[in-house]
Amino acid sequence: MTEEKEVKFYDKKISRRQMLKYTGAGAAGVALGASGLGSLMSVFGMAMPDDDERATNKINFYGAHQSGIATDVPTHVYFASLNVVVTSLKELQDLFKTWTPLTVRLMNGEPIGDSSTNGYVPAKDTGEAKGLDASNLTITFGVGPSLFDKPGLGLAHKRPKELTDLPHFPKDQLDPTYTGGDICIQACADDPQVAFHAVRNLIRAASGKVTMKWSQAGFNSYPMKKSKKQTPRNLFAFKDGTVNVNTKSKTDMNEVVWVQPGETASWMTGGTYLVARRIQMHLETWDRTALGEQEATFGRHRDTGAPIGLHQENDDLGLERKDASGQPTIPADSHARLARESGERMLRRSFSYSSGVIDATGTYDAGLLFISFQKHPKQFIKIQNSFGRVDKLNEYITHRGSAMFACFPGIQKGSYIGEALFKSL
Ligand SMILES: C=CC1=C(C)c2cc3[nH]c(cc4nc(cc5[nH]c(cc1n2)c(C)c5CCC(=O)O)C(CCC(=O)O)=C4C)c(C)c3C=C
Ligand SMILES: [Fe+2]
Repeated sequence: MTEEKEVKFYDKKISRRQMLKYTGAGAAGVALGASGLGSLMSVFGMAMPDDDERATNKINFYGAHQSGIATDVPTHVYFASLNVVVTSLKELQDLFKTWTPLTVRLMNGEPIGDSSTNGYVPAKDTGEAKGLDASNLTITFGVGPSLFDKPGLGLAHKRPKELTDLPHFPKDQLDPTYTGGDICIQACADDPQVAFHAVRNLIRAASGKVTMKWSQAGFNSYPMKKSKKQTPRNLFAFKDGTVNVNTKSKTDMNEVVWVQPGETASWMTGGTYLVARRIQMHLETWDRTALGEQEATFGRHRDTGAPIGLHQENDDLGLERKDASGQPTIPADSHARLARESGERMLRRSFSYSSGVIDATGTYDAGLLFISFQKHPKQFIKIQNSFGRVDKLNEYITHRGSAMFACFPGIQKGSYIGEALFKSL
């Protein structure tokens, strides 16, 4: 980096020369290079940590896209939907600025602040992740349609027109307790305590600026074969996630998930839309259902995950196949068939949940925290409409919660979460 080059620290542009003057780092400071910027930045009163390449089981925060979307799915999620109580745009912007360095530290597997031994004040970090590593923690931020209508923020004209509440779908029985929200934080990790700790500390740092609307913890288990993670099974015991977008394929991701320049509001370029549905799965009914019926429900075999009549999980569905009586081998009302016939694609990244008992019925409150990413909400809407009242799976599930969030593009060093939105104002 030359002395003339400017570095950006949030909104302020500070020349390298100016910075060295402030820090008195002189020649020693030059040797720090870009990766030493974080420690230099801290002299302005705000710690600006960098991704720590030495941390174990660590996923980087900085990049073209937010983590927790294309990154491998770990075993746990803690998903929180928040409402903001800020009354000015500046306060909202400051909230995301505050969250940025904290998120970097959490993803490095560090506490959010230096540990204090002062017995007279609460510790900076709540402490329950002490001794645990980064656990592949990812933290994804999104904003809901309701944020743009908050009085005093002046954001209404920045809401992308497709960022609206989802339409009512047949069979929806949404509970407002699990619906909507101004901001979401999706924390995924291979340790449930690390995921929970991340959200807890971010919310704590936003005290007086946000309230919790709803949250949901979730899990996935991955059988291993020849040291390779296999498709996890959902609580109906079927392999779930067989046909999905290839997150390693740039072409696939650009086609299905990442908003491309000019496709919608400019601040969403490189971002994506997150749909969350809290779907109760009626385990008691399912467990009384014959295996053949269960397989007909999905159009796949339970054991192998292969399409009905075939043997390998990754065999093509073969929708044209007919049985001996001329009926489609993959039933017309099966879930996989209806999804495929919609002609739409999405990145599914769901987790099972189990949250005690539903009082009124004495049944499990368990199911799927369905999460999908798509460049336009119409992708979800089209697939869900294809299920409509026809999907055989409807007999066994009830959609109880719903939310949609616009997830910001990735964050570059020197920038902050959501900067693209605030810069566009
Ligand atoms: C609107 C999108 C979807 C919702 C909601 C949804 C709910 C849901 N799905 C399962 C279990 C399975 N889904 C499977 C396939 C599948 N599901 C969707 C979309 C939604 N699912 C798509 C796009 C697909 C892929 C279809 C294809 O092109 O082949 C499968 C089969 C295995 C697989 O491919 O993953 C299962 C099993 C549950 C239990 C559920 C709600 C609780
Ligand atoms: Fe599905």
